[in-house]
Amino acid sequence: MSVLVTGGGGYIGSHMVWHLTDAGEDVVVLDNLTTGFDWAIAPEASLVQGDCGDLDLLDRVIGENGVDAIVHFAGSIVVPESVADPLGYYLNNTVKSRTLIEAAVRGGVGNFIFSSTAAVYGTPETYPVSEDAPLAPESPYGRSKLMTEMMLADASAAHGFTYAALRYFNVAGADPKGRTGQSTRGATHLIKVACEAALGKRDSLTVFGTDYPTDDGTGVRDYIHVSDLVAAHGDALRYLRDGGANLVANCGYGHGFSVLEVVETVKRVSGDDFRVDLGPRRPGDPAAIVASRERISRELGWQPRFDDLDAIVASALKWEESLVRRNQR
Ligand SMILES: NC(=O)c1ccc[n+]([C@@H]2O[C@H](COP(=O)([O-])OP(=O)(O)OC[C@H]3O[C@@H](n4cnc5c(N)ncnc54)[C@H](O)[C@@H]3O)[C@@H](O)[C@H]2O)c1
Ligand SMILES: O=c1ccn([C@@H]2O[C@H](COP(=O)(O)OP(=O)(O)O[C@H]3O[C@H](CO)[C@@H](O)[C@H](O)[C@H]3O)[C@@H](O)[C@H]2O)c(=O)[nH]1
Repeated sequence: MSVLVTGGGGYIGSHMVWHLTDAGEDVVVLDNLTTGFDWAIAPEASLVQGDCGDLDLLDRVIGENGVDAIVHFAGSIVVPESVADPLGYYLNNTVKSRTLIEAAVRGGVGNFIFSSTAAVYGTPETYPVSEDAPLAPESPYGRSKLMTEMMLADASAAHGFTYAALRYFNVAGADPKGRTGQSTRGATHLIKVACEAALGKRDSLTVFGTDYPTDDGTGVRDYIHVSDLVAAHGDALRYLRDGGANLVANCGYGHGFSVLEVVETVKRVSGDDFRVDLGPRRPGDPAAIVASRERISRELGWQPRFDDLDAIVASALKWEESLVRRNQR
């Protein structure tokens, strides 16, 4: 019995691989290393460098490793990039997920966990947003993920495997033991960008939009620590293996922070007063989105351990410092 983690060399996937190997699971990673890194993968896991769209490779990896569960992180993740390159996003996120689902069905893999996103809701009408809210993605990225959720529902009904589609809100922070973190080159995520600015890796940070209908006019997001997120996947894996029914669940804390609040926190925790420019809105960005976590707590018994923006930022900064040292070597 082993777990196939696609995208296990990436930011969230590398934390998941550590979480699984810490729990004594056999893990095989499939990653094409476009944005991920082989060095980020826990040494106990094995890496197959390849693409999720390669059905022959998937058949082989699933067969040879006795895979009973797939955790599917591989994909393209930048909302504005998806607006500029929608077909690239539909290919990497939707078409290749279809191939992976086909391989799972052919290989008799019974359990499937999928990285979905809060972006499937667009700008919700109510806060916090529950899983039953209208699905109205505002970007090709969000639509590419929603289509995969739909394929999973249809394929599960036809072929009998079970799945959990976990809709992540904004993932941030790093492994508290310092073993991995967000290493993405040219990252666009707010907390990562702010940490890079605080450490002098960037000259400044630009706030994208100051005229949103929020308290201070900047975008509001629900930032979840990556360790709590991967723990939710561990809970979901146990739940599916124990015979739980298909589950679609939000992964967030249930409260949000504005861009300016995040910037202030990074400045305070780092002690660096980096330059901040005010700019126009970024294409595809909703104004505010905050999770209801009622369902995931009820169904999986999920209990967050790092629900604290200062702690998230501190761990992200610590990882960023280790990247600076790594690049200096
Ligand atoms: N970071 C967030 O805030 C966030 C929020 C919601 C959902 N997600 C989802 O979580 C997942 C992981 O995101 P991340 O932040 O770790 O991104 P990431 O870019 O660090 O990781 C993605 C990994 O997938 C690999 N990959 C990409 N396309 C592939 C392909 N076709 N075949 C094989 N490997 C491939 C990359 O090399 C990388 O290692 C994504 O599916 C993303 O949509 C992320
Ligand atoms: O330099 C920056 C970067 C971001 N922002 C703002 O900060 C907020 C958060 O942006 P970002 O960190 O880029 O995340 P999102 O665009 O919200 O998207 C993330 O969170 C989604 C779930 O909510 C995931 O699906 C996506 O994969 C992931 O990139 C938004 O209001 C942005 O406009 C800035 O103002 N300046």
